[in-house]
Amino acid sequence: MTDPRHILTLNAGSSSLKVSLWHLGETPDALEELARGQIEGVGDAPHFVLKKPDGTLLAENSWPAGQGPGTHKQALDLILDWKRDHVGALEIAAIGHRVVHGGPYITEPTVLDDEILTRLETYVPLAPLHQPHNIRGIQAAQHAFPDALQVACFDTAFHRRHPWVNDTYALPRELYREGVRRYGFHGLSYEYVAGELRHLAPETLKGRVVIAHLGNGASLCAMENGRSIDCTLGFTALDGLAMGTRCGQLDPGVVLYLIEEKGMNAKGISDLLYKQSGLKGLSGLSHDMRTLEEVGTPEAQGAIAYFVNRIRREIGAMAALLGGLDALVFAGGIGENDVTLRARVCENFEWMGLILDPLRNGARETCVSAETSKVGVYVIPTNEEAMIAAHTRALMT
Ligand SMILES: Nc1ncnc2c1ncn2[C@@H]1O[C@H](COP(=O)(O)OP(=O)(O)O)[C@@H](O)[C@H]1O
Ligand SMILES: CC(=O)OP(=O)(O)O
Ligand SMILES: [Mg+2]
Repeated sequence: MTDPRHILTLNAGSSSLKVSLWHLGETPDALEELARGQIEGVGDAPHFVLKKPDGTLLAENSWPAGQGPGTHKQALDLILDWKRDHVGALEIAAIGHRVVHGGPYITEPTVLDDEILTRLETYVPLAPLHQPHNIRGIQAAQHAFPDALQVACFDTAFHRRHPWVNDTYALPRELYREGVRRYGFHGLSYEYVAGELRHLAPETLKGRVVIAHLGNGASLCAMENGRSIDCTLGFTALDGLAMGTRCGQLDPGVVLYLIEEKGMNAKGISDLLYKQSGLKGLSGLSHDMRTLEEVGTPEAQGAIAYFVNRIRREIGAMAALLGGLDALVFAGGIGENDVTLRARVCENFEWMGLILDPLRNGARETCVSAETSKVGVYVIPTNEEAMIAAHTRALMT
């Protein structure tokens, strides 16, 4: 007899809610994905899509600006209404949540209770674009499923064993003790991709690997023997690479200038650095890589050039930290799909033994490095949802 229980995963972003539904099989690692989807534009002009794993469309709906689900709770209700009307009652035994910030001490997925939730609230200022929405998603799920196990899976957890030199800033030690540290993010994505690389090239994963998670948020992770030792994102998800709307690495003197000379306050600076910068700020047009590539204006080209340049620079820095490089892996919406961008990132790295095969790259193969390349270059689609479901399942038993 099959187990009737299911796991729901939620990944609540600033204006989106991503969900996936999994069926629990008989063995502990048997998880079958039934559907995944998202509502984008929550509170603006929402768009809802739900698909089967094979891509078959299950549901789609769009609303004009100001209509449709206006909050994460309404977005979850809408998905649950769809499920009730089309699938009937399913027992949801557990809900796994992506939570971006777990602070200094949480190193593993954790069953949520009031105390943990209160602690997660204190990290809101460290991840203003994500944490409030993650918490709202948890509250909506607790309301909808009061009897289900609620599990938080953290973006920071995978990075929590960084050596101290990669975990600190050169600030007075009290600040480190208070929690001003280089946390790193996208940990669920890195954990998933590392697991896939273990299947593809087990020996390589034991070596020196850089994974590039290039989506709306973007970062690099340096891994040694399967463990993260550094990440370009730091105390908040602003550091490192330029992102869709986030600035990436910035001289803190710029912030002082904005305060002292431009009279900006914290809210204005937060809005500037989180929402008006990155690809959007540099192009003056869009945060979306596809749009920038399509329009090709000098500003759009400049934004892409900055994005590429920063990735290359950080790959060099991470290779130096690792003492060389055995593999570079691309993941995320841009990393997985953008053939040209991958080629630009890999240009002129022959000195490091990294040579891309343009045909393999264009054909979207999993291994895209040349036969002669000493560094393996891979494209591995990430799957944060699968990681959340697996962690949630593990905590159920
Ligand atoms: N075919 C493509 N070519 C270039 N960029 C793409 C392509 N498909 C998606 N992207 C880009 O991927 C980014 C979104 O990545 P994704 O990982 O889905 O982000 P997130 O999960 O952080 O919302 C957008 O900038 C989008 O333009
Ligand atoms: C932490 C982070 O940047 O996440 P995302 O890429 O989902 O915005
Ligand atoms: Mg993402």
